[in-house]
Amino acid sequence: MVTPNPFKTVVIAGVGLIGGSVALGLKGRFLADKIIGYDANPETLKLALALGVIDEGYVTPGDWAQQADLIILATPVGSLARIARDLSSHAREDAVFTDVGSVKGKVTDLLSDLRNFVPGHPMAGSEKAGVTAARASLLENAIWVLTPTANTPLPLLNRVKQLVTKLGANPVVMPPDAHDQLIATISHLPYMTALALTHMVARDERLALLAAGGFRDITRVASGDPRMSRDMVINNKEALREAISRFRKELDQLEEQLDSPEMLFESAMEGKRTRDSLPIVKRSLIPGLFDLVVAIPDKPGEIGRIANILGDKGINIKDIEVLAIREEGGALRLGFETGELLERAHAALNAVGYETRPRGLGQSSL
Ligand SMILES: NC(=O)C1=CN([C@@H]2O[C@H](COP(=O)(O)OP(=O)(O)OC[C@H]3O[C@@H](n4cnc5c(N)ncnc54)[C@H](O)[C@@H]3O)[C@@H](O)[C@H]2O)C=CC1
Ligand SMILES: O=C(O)C(=O)Cc1ccc(O)cc1
Repeated sequence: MVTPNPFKTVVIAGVGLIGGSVALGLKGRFLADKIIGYDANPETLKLALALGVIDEGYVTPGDWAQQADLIILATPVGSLARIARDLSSHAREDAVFTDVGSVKGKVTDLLSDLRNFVPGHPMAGSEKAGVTAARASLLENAIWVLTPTANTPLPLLNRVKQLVTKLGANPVVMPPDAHDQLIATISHLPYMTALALTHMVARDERLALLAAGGFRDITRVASGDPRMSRDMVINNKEALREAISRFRKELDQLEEQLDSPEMLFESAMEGKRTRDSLPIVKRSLIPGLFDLVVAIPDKPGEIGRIANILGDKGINIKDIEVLAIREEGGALRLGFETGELLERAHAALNAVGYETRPRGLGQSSL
């Protein structure tokens, strides 16, 4: 079934890693007609414009926000509520707000009276920061938690859910406090553990010399932006303290098991079973850095026609994916092995009237 574009003009407040990735996802899948960036840093906006992540950029709130059908708040956790207020005083009554903050209780409480607010948190990210690290594929197949409150209108929750699905992610709905408790264990505690381990290394330089893959794997998140990470954990203090206390008990138990090889073996088996069964998040099918998204009319034979046009020019398609369907048709993602093939495909399809966009503007789709 063909479903309409959920929102036409989207404002991204905070055009960094996550805001930029959402913007690229919206553009790449033709899910918005216009993306406006709002960011305190003018250099970021310049970069985002140059990279084609946004179509317009502003450093201060203003009447430009009247255009917004959807406002996605993607600044550090501590500033989300204030920015929502600043923008809502300029936005239309019917503008929908959502956010991507890593902690949900506080922002949900602070904005309990904000009309049309659907709080959210994509469970995808990296230790990198800033718009230059943004990529649409970051969100693909990621869990995207939505934490509505009693004040969130159900039809709006459904619209945001639909958008999340069209971005290639999987919406999961839960109450804000349940989110914060779970996130304390699965995200904030690992961050604190990574800090503790790296501090131990900092205190003895011989340890850094010996640090191998395992240490790097388990401490990767310590490389995240310190301010962003600090904000994330201090805004979830209560749940995090509780998770740290359960973690201490687990460590104490493991310490005791050092004298009980059988029990420690059982613990090791349980650890392996759990780790091996964690779901793997699949991103783009190939590490093809050279993706082209093509808008296609919803008519039989279109995919074949495109394949023939490229085939006639000797351009090999390495990967093909049907992306979200929009009102007047759909979109195809084509993967090519080289940038030169991508350029040729782009020219060949444009020449016969197809609207095409290199995805991520030449950036890696992985
Ligand atoms: N980094 C990650 O892996 C994940 C982060 N998040 C959440 O996403 C949000 C953004 O994080 P990132 O994209 O990683 O950060 P980032 O540092 O890459 O981007 C943040 C952007 O917000 C702008 N900004 C900061 N303060 C501002 C203000 N007062 N007014 C306007 N613009 C402002 C910055 O200039 C920057 O461009 C945070 O709330 C974070 O908790 C959610 C999921 C994963
Ligand atoms: O780097 C990773 O793998 C992460 O897990 C990053 C991350 C950081 C903050 C979030 O709220 C969600 C994910």
